[in-house]
Amino acid sequence: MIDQRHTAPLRLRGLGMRYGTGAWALRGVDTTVPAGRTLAVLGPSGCGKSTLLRLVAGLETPGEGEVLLGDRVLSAPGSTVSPEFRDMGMVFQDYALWPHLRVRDIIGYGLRHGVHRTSAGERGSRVAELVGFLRLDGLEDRRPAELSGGQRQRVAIARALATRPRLLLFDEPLSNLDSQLRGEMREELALLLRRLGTTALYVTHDVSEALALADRVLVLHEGRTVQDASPEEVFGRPASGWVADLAGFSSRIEPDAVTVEDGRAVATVGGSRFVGRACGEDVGGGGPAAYLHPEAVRLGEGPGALPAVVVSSVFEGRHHRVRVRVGSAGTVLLHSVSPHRPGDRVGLEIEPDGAVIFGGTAEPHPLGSTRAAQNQVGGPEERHRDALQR
Ligand SMILES: Nc1ncnc2c1ncn2[C@@H]1O[C@H](COP(=O)(O)OP(=O)(O)OP(=O)(O)O)[C@@H](O)[C@H]1O
Repeated sequence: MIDQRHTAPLRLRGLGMRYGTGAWALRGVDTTVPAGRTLAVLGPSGCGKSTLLRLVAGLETPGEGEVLLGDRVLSAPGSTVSPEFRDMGMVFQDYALWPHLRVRDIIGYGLRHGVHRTSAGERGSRVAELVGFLRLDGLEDRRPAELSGGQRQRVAIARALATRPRLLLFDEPLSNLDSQLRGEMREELALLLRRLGTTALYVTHDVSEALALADRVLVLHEGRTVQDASPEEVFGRPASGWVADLAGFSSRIEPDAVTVEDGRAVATVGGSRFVGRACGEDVGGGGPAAYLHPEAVRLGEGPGALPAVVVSSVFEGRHHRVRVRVGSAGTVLLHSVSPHRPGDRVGLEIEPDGAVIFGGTAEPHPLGSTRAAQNQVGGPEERHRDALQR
């Protein structure tokens, strides 16, 4: 492991901001990133991700709330520590590498100028250490134009690490790479973040990046937190249909009824039933609904298959993208190895636990305690709240 400075937890307390007198771009964000862990901030365009990052970076001043690194208040309304005094390193979407500088000078830039200035000897050994750590050997004398996209991003990361920051900020760092390289860099970054052990904030609109890289995921919708949970919880028990959709559960159907049996949700559609993960009530206010991931659904005639009719079938190379209608409950998207014709009658098989299901009434609890039954059906946030209240 390369030598990083002692890191610290990052805390956001009731953080909010508005641009001028406009609507709040971010409101009431509360979270803690434990020392050495990575928090992904996930959400679609305009949800407030960049605003949050800019507040943590000290590029904006909050309208309300605070940003703390360890016990140090970095930002509060009317008082902001300027970016160069925050002990942070930042990696940008467009790399932001100076085109006229060579790799070694880009990496060492923060050690040549400003508050982290060091001797030429120290700078040289730190740059050499980072060149080795980020596999940039042999490229030290190149300029950015002479590097591949992945190499440029590794130079940007090395530059961010040079001053041994206590906090790392990533602003959609992989979104300019093609999809294959993005996948490779995602794996590389996940390993890197674990080896570094530096507290990090990672902004992205890509759910697979957030799930792969982060210890915790903060999902933002219109400037507010909709879920702050582990990647497994966000995927396994999304807080709302909106989060389920964001997490790749691309089909939504409305069952005739949802019940909860032994902690699992059972949805009834027509005369058929299927089982999924019980997510409690949709915090976004949506009614009972089942969300399905295309990978968890296939065509087949096994017992319990839902009767469906093919709406469309499009060849996509590795598979056919097939959409089927399940009566009046809605349509479901799936991938099939063979083509189908619109109007074909088919059966739909759903993997056990392949659906996330909102709503539903708990079966009567044997002790007659609605509280106990609610604990079973509630999502993780609800159970956490209950545990705190007990
Ligand atoms: N300089 C600005 N002046 C006024 N409103 C702004 C400004 N910057 C952002 N906003 C607004 O604040 C809200 C949050 O924007 P923000 O840039 O934080 O979203 P984002 O999630 O980062 O989006 P993207 O993924 O497109 O970058 C949006 O409604 C946006 O229109």
